[in-house]
Amino acid sequence: MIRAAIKKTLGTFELDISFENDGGVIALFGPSGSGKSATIGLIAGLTRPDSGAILLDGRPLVDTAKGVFVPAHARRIGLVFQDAQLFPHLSVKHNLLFGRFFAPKAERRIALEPVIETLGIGHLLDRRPGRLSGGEKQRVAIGRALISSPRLLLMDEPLAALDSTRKQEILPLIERLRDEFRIPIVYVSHAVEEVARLAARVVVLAGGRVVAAGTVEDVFGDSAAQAGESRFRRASFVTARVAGYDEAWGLTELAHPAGTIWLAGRAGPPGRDCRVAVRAVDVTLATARPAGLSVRTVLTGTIGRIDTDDGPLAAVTVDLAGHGHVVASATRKALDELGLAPGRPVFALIKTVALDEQTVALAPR
Ligand SMILES: Nc1ncnc2c1ncn2[C@@H]1O[C@H](COP(=O)(O)OP(=O)(O)OP(=O)(O)O)[C@@H](O)[C@H]1O
Repeated sequence: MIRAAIKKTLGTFELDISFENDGGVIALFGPSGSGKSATIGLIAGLTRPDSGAILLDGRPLVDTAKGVFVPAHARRIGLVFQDAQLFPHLSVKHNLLFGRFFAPKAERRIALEPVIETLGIGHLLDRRPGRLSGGEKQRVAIGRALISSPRLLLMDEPLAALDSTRKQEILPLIERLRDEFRIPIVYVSHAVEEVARLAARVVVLAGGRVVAAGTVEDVFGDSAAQAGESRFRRASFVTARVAGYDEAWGLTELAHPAGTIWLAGRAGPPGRDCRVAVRAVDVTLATARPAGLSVRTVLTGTIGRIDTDDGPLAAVTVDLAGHGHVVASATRKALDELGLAPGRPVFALIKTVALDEQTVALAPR
């Protein structure tokens, strides 16, 4: 459990934020310069707040009112940055063991072997960092942080320097840290898809303030949270339960109160909740249930809000029947002609080809 309410002035920038999380992964999301790394530095103890407190499991890491400041090395917090920051003169094995140095013997919950096995770095142990690829370095950095048996892991854009293939390799490893090692994680990113895949809760920062906070579904279901994103990158996330897999057609059926969602390929075991990323440009709106269309996924809902600017396009947030939201991109002209406005019932159509295994992740439990 982390709870933070802090203020810090850095030059002309003023950070003034508060958030809390019960466990699992909480994401700090926001544009460049919004204060994400500054927040990480305060939690890690690399900087001191001007005022406020940060509590981890009820104990203060810092509390300016009580004069408490636990130094960084005594906080038992693991750090993983964009660049792995390994010690160049130490082998992989000794880089890993360096992490253990920080864990008092009685608190060494995490052993070397399972970490090496989980991260798939057994064959690298004798190498020095200079002879590792970017993805391999990052695995070792994650391993080093894990082996310190941290009470909390801070990950600041850990995948930002990697290509998309490496990202896809490392994302499941971070999911395993979350699910198997059960380490609470504060995860900084401005990649919507990473945040959606890993985090249960999101805090959106802008200009040093919290502008939105809540579940991934709620925060990204509100088109305002992605106001800076191009229309091609906007996405919303729908949580639905795997109902079955159609072997004959190779499709997964996901059950949601608003309707059945079809996805190409396999999503997960029946009964498990999945989170599906739906790009706003792949959603079509209709005022009547369509007939004679190839689209298989038809979800019922009500228009929650419409965001427009001076341009020709609008972002429409549809509140789905049951729970969750889906955001659709549409032209202002179409909305006008169809008379679509907040409060109107609507059908959200999603092409099955827009959804496949790449767009779905098992929802954090
Ligand atoms: N030591 C400092 N002195 C003065 N200004 C600082 C200092 N550290 C950070 N800032 C400023 O604080 C603001 C927030 O920076 P921060 O690194 O937290 O942003 P960020 O959200 O992590 O951005 P990015 O995604 O680009 O890493 C920026 O305007 C930055 O220039």
